[in-house]
Amino acid sequence: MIRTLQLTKSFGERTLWQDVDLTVPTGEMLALVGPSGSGKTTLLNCLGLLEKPSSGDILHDGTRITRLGAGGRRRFRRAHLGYLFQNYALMENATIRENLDVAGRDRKLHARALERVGLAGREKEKVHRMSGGEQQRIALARLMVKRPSLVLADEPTGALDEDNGRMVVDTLREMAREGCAVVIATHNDDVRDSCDAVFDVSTQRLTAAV
Ligand SMILES: Nc1ncnc2c1ncn2[C@@H]1O[C@H](COP(=O)(O)OP(=O)(O)OP(=O)(O)O)[C@@H](O)[C@H]1O
Repeated sequence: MIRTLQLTKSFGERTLWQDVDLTVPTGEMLALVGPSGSGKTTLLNCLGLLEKPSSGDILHDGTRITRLGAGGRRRFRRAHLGYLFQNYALMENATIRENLDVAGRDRKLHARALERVGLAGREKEKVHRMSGGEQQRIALARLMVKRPSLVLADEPTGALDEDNGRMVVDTLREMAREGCAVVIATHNDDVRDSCDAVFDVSTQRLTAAV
């Protein structure tokens, strides 16, 4: 479970969001919506301890992770965090298998994850030869291999067609069910409607999904 307490982020004079209180229990998915530039990615980055909030706290399973030092933050990210970035953050000159090895070396888990994302049996292929959508699916497979307790996804269906977009959302739902909290920044209405709750970062309204 991830929880924010009175979380605020400003850049100079400009406050993106203020005193945000959010709770995402294990097993649930929260969508972050709002116009471009409203601060969705910044909120994800704060939850992932990649950026410091201006004030407030973040609790992960009861631990106040905003108070951690640099080493503690690194350990938290390594042990608990799964990040699905817009740019995939893959090692492009390495094979799919080498990319999955970063998250864990269980070959059965590799096979299961690749099967789930429609890339079964392609472990030995180099990442740079693959299309944008395929690379996004490798990033998803790597996330499944890591089994994080918190997943932060930034426009995870951006480069994908409708079927693959659906597959990403279904996989994130499965991961939530298996024991993680999922937060997704998105402009996509289908992705938003697949979540349990929706937080609009510009109005700071939290609603249950339709
Ligand atoms: N380090 C920084 N210094 C100053 N301003 C920043 C910094 N990082 C982000 N911003 C600004 O904060 C605002 C929010 O950016 P963010 O990327 O969080 O928005 P977003 O809602 O994710 O947008 P999009 O939907 O386009 O991805 C933007 O106006 C951006 O320029």
